[in-house]
Amino acid sequence: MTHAQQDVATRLKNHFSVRVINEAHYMAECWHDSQRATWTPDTARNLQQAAGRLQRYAERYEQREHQEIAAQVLQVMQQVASDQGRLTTATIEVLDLLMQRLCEARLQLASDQAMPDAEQVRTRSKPLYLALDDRGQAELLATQLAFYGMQAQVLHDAAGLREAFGKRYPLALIMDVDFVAEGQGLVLVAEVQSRAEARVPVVFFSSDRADAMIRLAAVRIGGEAFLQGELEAPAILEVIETTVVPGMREPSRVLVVDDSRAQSMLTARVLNSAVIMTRTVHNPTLALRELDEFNPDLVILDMYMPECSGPELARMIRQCDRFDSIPIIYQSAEEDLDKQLWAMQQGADDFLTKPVRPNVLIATVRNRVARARGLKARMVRDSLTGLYNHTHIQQLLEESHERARRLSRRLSVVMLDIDHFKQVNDTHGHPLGDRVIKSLAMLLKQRLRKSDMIGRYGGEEFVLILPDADGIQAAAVVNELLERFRHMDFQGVSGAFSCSFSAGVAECRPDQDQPALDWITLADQALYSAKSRGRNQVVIA
Ligand SMILES: Nc1nc2c(ncn2[C@@H]2O[C@H](COP(=O)(O)OP(=O)(O)OP(=O)(O)O)[C@@H](O)[C@H]2O)c(=O)[nH]1
Repeated sequence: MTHAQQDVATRLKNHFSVRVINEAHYMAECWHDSQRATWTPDTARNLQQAAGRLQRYAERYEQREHQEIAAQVLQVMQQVASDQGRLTTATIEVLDLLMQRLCEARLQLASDQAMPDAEQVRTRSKPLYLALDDRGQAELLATQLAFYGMQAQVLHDAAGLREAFGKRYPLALIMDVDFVAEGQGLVLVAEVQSRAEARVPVVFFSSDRADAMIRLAAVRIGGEAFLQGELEAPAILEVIETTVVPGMREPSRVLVVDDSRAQSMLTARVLNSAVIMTRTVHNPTLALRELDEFNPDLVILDMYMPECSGPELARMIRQCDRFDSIPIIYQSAEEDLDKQLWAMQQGADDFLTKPVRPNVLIATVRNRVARARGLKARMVRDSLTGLYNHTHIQQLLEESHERARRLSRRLSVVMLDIDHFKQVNDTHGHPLGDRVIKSLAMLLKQRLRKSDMIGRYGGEEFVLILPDADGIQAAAVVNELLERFRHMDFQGVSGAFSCSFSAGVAECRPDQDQPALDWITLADQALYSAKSRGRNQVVIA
């Protein structure tokens, strides 16, 4: 083969490899959709067929990682079939891990170079449709959202909207109430909803109109949320995460505390059939440990148990700050209303009287989990950047530290601080200072892995938690970020300017008996060294 022919062959191969990504998507979507419905033989068949197709494409286009993941999904599906088509917590867990791996799998191109990240991100999941009256603003938002790993498609007019819906349903639609003409956004959504098989999640927006009548009209045609004023990417992400599809990406986790094995098995079976993971504890005194280990979204308690009653356990759970917001539901044969009310007062949220119909149990759990996840997502985020806030990133470090210790994995912590930031504020004003902070936040989101955690620790100070990275690897990643950040231009009052940051890296040694937060202190000391050595650099502790 001549050079030119080889070149063409390589390009063709790269072009067709992208089909593997499309198949991967389809399979991940099948899985995520199943979490909102009940698991049926049809769902199982769809997933199996999708895995089969992915395996064939991946084999043909030599995408080994995708091929391996598809083969494993097929194996799990065989196990499900031999279990009379039933899902168990173990199969849900394995399938979910495989889907997560799939989202992170990189396409190996013929030139042996991985695809650029943005490309992976763009093809990762369903798009968000943006129908705003101000088209320039919509384009800008789409670019910003791409930084956060969300693909957004701008719709220009009614015909464009109909065409887009004809091709693909979106993750959600962000609709300006005055899209194209006054009040027309409401009319178009009503049309879309009347044609759609399932309700389309819609977030309405208005820069200046939000009176009760408009809000009422929006609610009547299925508006999930109403945004007002200036529309920014973090606000859109927050509303998607908290209201539209709360926790959609991960199966819910329920801890069942019941001394009766038969009852807890029945509860687990019902919940597993709705793609909800469960863990059962028969001895309530072990429940606190399981709460830490399993990290459930919700707890189901029996009321009468020998070692410790349900209400006593509810009180114990509520006395731990970290479990304060976990919904607790009793499931008991107790019919005396006074006793039920008393039990609820001990810190629980709901009471289901046995026998509980499976669809009632599933709906109750789903609603409570969705609400709790939504509230939690709001509580743990910093409003300016959408990153995790100070308290939550500390909590995440403690959890990651514990996981790294248990699994003997590496873990690094980074403290990062923008250099001479006071000068930026003083020279260019606070709003531009905010823009610099947000841009760095977006850069971090865009460049780091999905499994990495990013927090805004203080004003212009950030904390990164990098699992599976040693100090040297973490420093290399942060140096690359620094290089990119230095090259970002900001338009100031007297022309363009750029910024740098300093960072301190600490490789955690989870085997050493040291509190997790000590590693932040160590990273902070390294940051201090970086500042005193002249800033604009990364120092390893
Ligand atoms: N625009 C903006 N400024 C903030 C925010 N939070 C804190 N700041 C400002 O960030 C500046 C931080 O300044 P310093 O701690 O003195 O540090 P510095 O100027 O960055 O200097 P070095 O860290 O030593 O390089 C202060 O002026 C704060 O008012 C915020 O949310 N937005």
